[in-house]
Amino acid sequence: MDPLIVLITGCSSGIGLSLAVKLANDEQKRFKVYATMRNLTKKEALEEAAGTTLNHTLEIKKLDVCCERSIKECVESIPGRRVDILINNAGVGLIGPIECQSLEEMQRVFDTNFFGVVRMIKEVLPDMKKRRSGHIVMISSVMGLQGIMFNDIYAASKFAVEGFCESLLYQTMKFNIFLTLVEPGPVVTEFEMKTHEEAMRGDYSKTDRETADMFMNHYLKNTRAVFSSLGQTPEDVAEHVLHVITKKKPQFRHQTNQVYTPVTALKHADPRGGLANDLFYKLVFQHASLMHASLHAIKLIRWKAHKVQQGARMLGLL
Ligand SMILES: NC(=O)C1=CN([C@@H]2O[C@H](COP(=O)(O)OP(=O)(O)OC[C@H]3O[C@@H](n4cnc5c(N)ncnc54)[C@H](OP(=O)(O)O)[C@@H]3O)[C@@H](O)[C@H]2O)C=CC1
Ligand SMILES: CC1=C(/C=C/C(C)=C/C=C/C(C)=C/C=O)C(C)(C)CCC1
Repeated sequence: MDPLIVLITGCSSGIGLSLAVKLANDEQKRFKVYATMRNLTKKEALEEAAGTTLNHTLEIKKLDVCCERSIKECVESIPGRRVDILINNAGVGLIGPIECQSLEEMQRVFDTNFFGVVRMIKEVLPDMKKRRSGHIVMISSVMGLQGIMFNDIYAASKFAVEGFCESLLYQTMKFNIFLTLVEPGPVVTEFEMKTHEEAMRGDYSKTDRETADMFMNHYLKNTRAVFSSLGQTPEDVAEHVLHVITKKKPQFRHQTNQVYTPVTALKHADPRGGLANDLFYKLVFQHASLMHASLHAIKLIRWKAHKVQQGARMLGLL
C-alpha cells in the first residue's frame, strides 16, 4: 500500500521534531513525512534526528504558518498536492500580566496559533473534500479547555482553535475527513524555556507590585514545579499522535496527560465555574505548600517507576 502523506508544521524542535522522526521511522513504512519549519537554518537538529530516513521517508520543507504564500508554495511542491494527514503543530506561548504585553505580541500569538491553523486548513481542505478522505490533527492544549492564570492570550488562542474545530467538524464529517484535537498538558520542550526567558526579560513596571509578585513569585515558581513533576516528553506526545492517526475511527478529542483529565472535567462538573476557579485559586494562594508537596511526591513516584522500567529492560523483561 502507498504510504500516507503527512505534513507537519513547526518541526525545528519539540513535539513537531519528535513526531516527524517517529512517523518516518515507522517499521511498517506507513508514512511519508513532509517535516516543515519556517526557518531552514534550524534544520540541523531534525536532520540529525532523522538519520537514514532523511530524504527517504522524511523530507524537510520550508513553511511559515503566518505566510499564505509560503504555505501555498510548500503544498504545491508536494506531488499532486496530496496531503493525507495534516498535523498543525506550530505554536508560540506568551505568559505574564496583560498590561505588560503589547497588542503586537498578542496578535503574533493569534496569528500563529489560530490563524496559522486556519490558513493551513484552508489550503488542504478543498483537496481532502474532493478525495473524500483525510485527517487533520491539531496540537491544541489543555489550555484550549481550561484557562490558567497569566496565560490569558495563549489560552484564548487555543480556545479559538477548539471553537473553530468544533464548528468545522460537521463539514469534515460529511466529507469523511477526520478532525482531532490533541490536548497535551505541560511538555518539556523549548516552549517552556522560551516563554520563561521572555518572561524574565519582561518589564513589569506597567503593572502593580501585587500582580508582579503574583506572577514572579507564585506563577513562575509553580509552573517550574508543575513542568518538572507532571511534564511529558515530546516523544510521549508523538506516541499519542501516532495512536490517534492509526485508529480506524479517530476520536475528536484526545488528552495526552491523565493528570489533567480531572482538571478539565471540573468545568463540566460545575458549569457555573465555582469548583474549578476555587480549586486553582486555593491551590496557588492558600495551599501552595501542599501543592508543592504533592508535585514532589508525583515526581518521586515517576522517577521510581522509570528506574523499575530501566531495570526490567536490562533484565530483558520488557
Ligand atoms: N510545551 C508545552 O508545554 C505544550 C505545547 N503545546 C503546543 O505544542 C505545539 C508545539 O510546541 P512545542 O514543541 O512544545 O514547542 P517548541 O517551541 O519546541 O516548538 C514550536 C515550533 O513551532 C514553530 N513555529 C513558531 N512559529 C511558527 C510559524 N510562524 N511558522 C511555522 N512554525 C512556527 C517553531 O519554530 P521556530 O524554531 O522557528 O520558532 C517550532 O518549530 C504548540 O502548538 C504548543 O502550543 C501544547 C501543550 C503543551
Ligand atoms: C496544574 C496547576 C497549575 C499549572 C498548570 C500549568 C503550568 C500548565 C501548563 C500547561 C501548558 C504549558 C500547556 C501548553 O499548552 C497551576 C495554575 C500553577 C496551579 C494549579 C494547578
